[in-house]
Amino acid sequence: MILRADGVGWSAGRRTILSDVDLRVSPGEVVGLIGPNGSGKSSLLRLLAGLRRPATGTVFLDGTAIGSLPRRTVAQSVAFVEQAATTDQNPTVSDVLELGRTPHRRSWTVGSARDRKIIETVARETEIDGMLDEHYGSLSGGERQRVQIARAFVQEPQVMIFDEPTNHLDIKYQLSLMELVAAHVADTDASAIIALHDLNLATMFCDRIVVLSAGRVVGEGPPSQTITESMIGDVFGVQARIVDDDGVWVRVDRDGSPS
Ligand SMILES: Nc1ncnc2c1ncn2[C@@H]1O[C@H](COP(=O)(O)OP(=O)(O)OP(=O)(O)O)[C@@H](O)[C@H]1O
Repeated sequence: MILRADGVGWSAGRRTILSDVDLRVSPGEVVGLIGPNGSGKSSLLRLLAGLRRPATGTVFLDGTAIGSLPRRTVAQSVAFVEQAATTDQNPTVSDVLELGRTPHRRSWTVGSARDRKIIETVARETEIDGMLDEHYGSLSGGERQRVQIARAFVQEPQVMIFDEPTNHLDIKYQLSLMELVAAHVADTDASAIIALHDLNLATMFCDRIVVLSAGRVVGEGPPSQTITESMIGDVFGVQARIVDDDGVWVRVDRDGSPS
């Protein structure tokens, strides 16, 4: 399934937040969305998930305008993990995963044997099978993020949208979470678009990078061609060094900021 934004713009009141954004995510791709705080990453992801309608342009799912599709149809194909998902209830981990199956169920049915099998398989894949009976509210931030990723996998989406999934996680959790997503994309031929602040993680795990600055796409391509010293200077206002050590690695010296 191809997710495509075509000339997408969005405003909050009189303020333009996104302008003329073109973007395409194809099966088997991990696309990193990078840009400074306030550049419009979360706003764009919400438009891509069909949660908001763009003021201009259109978001397409395999050529059909996402706004013309029933919410349930979109949810059968697109999973969205927002920043720090919270809940007023105190569900168990198992309950959270069950929610991932909702778009595939008729409203009056309970979980089928197939639903349970998918949940078991994903719980093993994401190594949360030991915490299924625990309450979500009692988990650490890293564990919760892992459960949210698992909930997205359980949805069996063709497109996964993640908004800064590695925020507040220690380096080991960050790496294992990105590895999980990359492996899932490789195994299922789904695609993922992920807003990330860590340029090294983006370089390591993304096939393609889209750079957003003040609501516009200002760069797009493979990490080695987009995450450059000049882009980091122009877009983030930081003087960084790219140390090419078996791939690309971004290093920012303490006296390197601002450029
Ligand atoms: N519903 C809204 N009403 C008014 N302004 C909004 C709304 N949603 C977003 N904005 C504004 O749009 C701008 C872009 O916000 P957005 O959260 O999309 O950026 P971001 O790149 O995800 O930022 P961060 O990296 O800090 O999460 C911000 O200035 C924000 O205040």
